[in-house]
Parts: sequence; structure tokens; C-alpha cells
Amino acid sequence: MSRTYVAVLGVGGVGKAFLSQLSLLPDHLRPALIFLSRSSKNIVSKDYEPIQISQYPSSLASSSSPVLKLPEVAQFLSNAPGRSIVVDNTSSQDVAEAYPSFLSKGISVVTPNKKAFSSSYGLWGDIFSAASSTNAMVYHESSVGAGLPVISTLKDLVATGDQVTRIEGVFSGTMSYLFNTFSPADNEPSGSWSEIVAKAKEAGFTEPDPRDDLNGMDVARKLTILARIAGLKVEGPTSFPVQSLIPKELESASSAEEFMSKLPDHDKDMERYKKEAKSANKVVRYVGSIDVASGAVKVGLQMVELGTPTASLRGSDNLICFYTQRYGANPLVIQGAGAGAEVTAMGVTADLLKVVERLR
Ligand SMILES: NC(=O)C1=CN([C@@H]2O[C@H](COP(=O)(O)OP(=O)(O)OC[C@H]3O[C@@H](n4cnc5c(N)ncnc54)[C@H](OP(=O)(O)O)[C@@H]3O)[C@@H](O)[C@H]2O)C=CC1
Ligand SMILES: N[C@@H](CC=O)C(=O)O
Ligand code: NA
Repeated sequence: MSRTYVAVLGVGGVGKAFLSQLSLLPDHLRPALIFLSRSSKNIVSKDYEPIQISQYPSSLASSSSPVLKLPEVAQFLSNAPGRSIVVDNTSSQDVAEAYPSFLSKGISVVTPNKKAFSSSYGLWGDIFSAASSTNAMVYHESSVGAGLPVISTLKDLVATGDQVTRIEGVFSGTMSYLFNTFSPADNEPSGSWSEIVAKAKEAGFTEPDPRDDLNGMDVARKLTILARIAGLKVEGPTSFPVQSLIPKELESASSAEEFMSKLPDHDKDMERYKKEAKSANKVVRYVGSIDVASGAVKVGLQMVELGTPTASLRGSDNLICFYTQRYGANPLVIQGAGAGAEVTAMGVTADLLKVVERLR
């Protein structure tokens, strides 16, 4: 049984939680960490000896190793004396676009980053054809519903010949938290819209730039991924209707900081929408749906009847319903936290274990 090797890119909220979970794996299942990076620093193992995980915060901060370019990282991994895996814990488009070159060198990819699977359909094709040419593996469970078993469930439904007819629900931990707090079904709201957005960012639910959640693109990316797995050739997250919650006047904000500082000026718009829902005895939720037969995908706000599962969601919970021929009128439902560093890292670590076990 040969040793496996791992490179980890990104040590933000998810990356840190992942490294902590990696350090707790039993020795025989833990690949040797041979490369670790953040955007401007990296540690490269000498002679493929494992980097000590417990020392990484200080060793990465003090590292003076020249920062390797992605093709150099791929070359370093492909020269390792055993099979290697790259774990992408960034939200970088550049890293996502490098997956075909890692995979074509036999390096497996594990990631919560949605970008590679929801950008152009061409990149999606390149990733899976590169993987099949070398038998490298690609696992990205946490790219939809964080650690919830959403992608594995959908793949199992499809692989076993069920016909998925419709997928719908709440796909964003951030949007769920925002509306469950701002427009709760059973108690008083706590705070203005902009205060709740700031809390979602602090809790680590949002994308590195919260505008990527509020503009609907995070949900649109997730639906693109699920639609493609269900067999639809969706070109990308801008190829169907997506409702943005970014106020028109803030569309040109030059940074996330400027956006957050000006958001309180627009609290009254969301307040008005919430009141309208309340007067109809409803609450506001941000939902998405895929109609597989017609190929229609849409994402946006909905006023939801009180007492329904969507209206009763709490915290950052996602609620994902798969309607299929076998399941009939009662969908297969997956519910639970859909964002947060620990639950996202759990999906990443579990994917890593699947790759390690299949490489043995
Ligand atoms: N947070 C969540 O609940 C969930 C997150 N995800 C996904 O997980 C990923 C990580 O999210 P999160 O940890 O919250 O984000 P963070 O912003 O906290 O961390 C991102 C990390 O990536 C690093 N980074 C950026 N570009 C590069 C690069 N080119 N090479 C190496 N490192 C790089 C950053 O470095 P630096 O610190 O130097 O800037 C930072 O360490 C994202 O793709 C996100 O969509 C998925 C599901 C849920
Ligand atoms: N920002 C995302 C994180 C997980 O994908 C969300 O809020 O769902
Ligand atoms: Na998931």
C-alpha cells in the first residue's frame, strides 16, 4: 500500500477547520501534507516529508518560500512518490480553472469551491474528461449544501436510473439565516437587514465577499451544479433568471467594505417587502428551483405561507427537495446547516477520505 500525499490551498474559515479535522484522522488514513498555501504565502515540503499541521499558523506566516504558480504546484505533486490529492479551500476562479491540468497529471481534486463546476459548460467537460483519462477523482460535496449529502444523493438517484423531475428549496445558508432572522415565522425579528447581513458575515456563512451571496450568484451556481448532474446542459449561472438583492445604487460599490458601510441606507426597501408579506400572513424566503423536464431554472424571493417547512426553517438551514419518479408525490428531503466552517469542512474531509480509500 503506497502513501498518499495532499496539497491544501486556502486557510480561511473552511481551510482552518479542514486542517484541524485532517490532523485528527488516524495515521493510516491521513495523507502526508506536502504543500500548504494562502493567497500570498506557501510552504513546500522538502523531499516530500510531511509538513507538521500543528505548526502551520506560524510556519505559514513566517515562510519565505517563493510562491509557486499553479502549474508548478501540479508538477511538484505529480513528482511525489505516491498518488496525490489537491484540496482547494479557496473561492478562486484561477485555481478552479487549473483542475483539468491537475487531473490530467493523475492528481485527484477535493473542494467546496463552486466555481469550477458552475462556470462554463466547457470547463465542466474538461474537468470530467481529464479525470477519466487518468482515473483521478473529483469530489465536491460541500459545493452544494455544505456538508449535507446533496451531491452524493443526487448522483446516486441518477446512477441507479431514477428520473429526477424537479429539485427545489433553500440552497443558501446565508440567505436562509438572513430571512429566518429578518422575517421569522414564529417570533420577533432581531435587527435591521444590514445588521443581520453583518452577522451572517461574522458567522462565516457568507462568501468571502457577501455580495456574491446577495446577488443570488451563490444559489445560481449551486443550481447550475445540480442541474448539470441531473443531466441538463445549463451554460452557467447567468443563463437563467436570478433575482439580486443588491440595491441598484450599490451595484457600483468598489469593495465589500464600501458595500457593507452603505447597506444601512437601504434597509427600508427590505422592510417594505417584509411588511407586504406579513400583511398577507406570509414570510419572505429566498428559493430556487429546477424543472428538469422543461429545463427551467430560477432563483429569487418568494412570499411563503406560514406553517410550511420553508417558512419554518431556522438558523442557516438549507432545505433541499428532490422530486423523482421513484419517490412519487413525497420528495426526498435533505435539511440542516448549509453554511459554516465546521460543517463545510466535514464534507471536504469526508470526500478526502473517499479518495484516500479508493486510492489504496
Ligand atoms: N463558508 C462556508 O460556509 C462555505 C464555504 N464554501 C466554499 O469554501 C471555500 C472557502 O470559503 P471560506 O473558507 O469561507 O473563505 P475565506 O475567505 O475564509 O478563505 C479563503 C482562503 O483562500 C485563500 N486563497 C485565495 N486565493 C488563493 C490562491 N490563489 N491560492 C491559495 N489560497 C488562496 C485565502 O487566502 P488569504 O487569507 O491570503 O486571502 C483564504 O485563506 C469557498 O469556495 C466557499 O464558496 C462552501 C460551502 C460553505
Ligand atoms: N455562502 C454560502 C456558503 C456555502 O456554500 C451560503 O451561504 O450558502
Ligand atoms: Na453538500
